[in-house]
Amino acid sequence: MVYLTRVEHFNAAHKLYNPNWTKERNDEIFGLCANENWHGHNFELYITIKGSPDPDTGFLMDVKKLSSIIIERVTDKLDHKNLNLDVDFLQGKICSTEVLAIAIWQQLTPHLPNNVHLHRVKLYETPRIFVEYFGE
Ligand SMILES: Nc1nc2c(c(=O)[nH]1)N=C([C@H](O)[C@H](O)COP(=O)(O)OP(=O)(O)OP(=O)(O)O)CN2
Repeated sequence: MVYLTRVEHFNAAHKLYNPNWTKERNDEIFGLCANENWHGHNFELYITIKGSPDPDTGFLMDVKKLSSIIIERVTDKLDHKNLNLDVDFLQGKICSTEVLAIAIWQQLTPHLPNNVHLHRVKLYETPRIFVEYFGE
């Protein structure tokens, strides 16, 4: 079993906001990230797949093809967007890094070749905050 990682990035705006709560409750839980405080992040996305390399190519998968899938299915939909308003697969969700990582997993898995498996979605919201999701 080998693990192959491709790094992509996107810039996006969001706020942390639960529409079922009052403004005060959103302020209390999400602080500076809530209510009128739209703000942006430079997200760094690490996608790791796993499997066995093909004996003829030495590749688990052509990493350029993996990059194209990530760009088409994920980063083109997120880059320079408002995560709360503009992204079909985030509608109705709270745009935390955790929720975003899980949603990215769900976006990617149906589009990977049969011989590879998604192992990890690692998403940096800032250089000091990141989430890892392993699909369970
Ligand atoms: N569990 C989570 N907690 C927080 C999340 C999250 O997605 N999951 N997100 C945020 C905010 O989006 C916030 O904007 C984080 O940015 P920032 O405060 O700038 O982050 P840093 O800690 O890296 O910056 P410092 O300058 O070191 O404060 C908050 N919580």
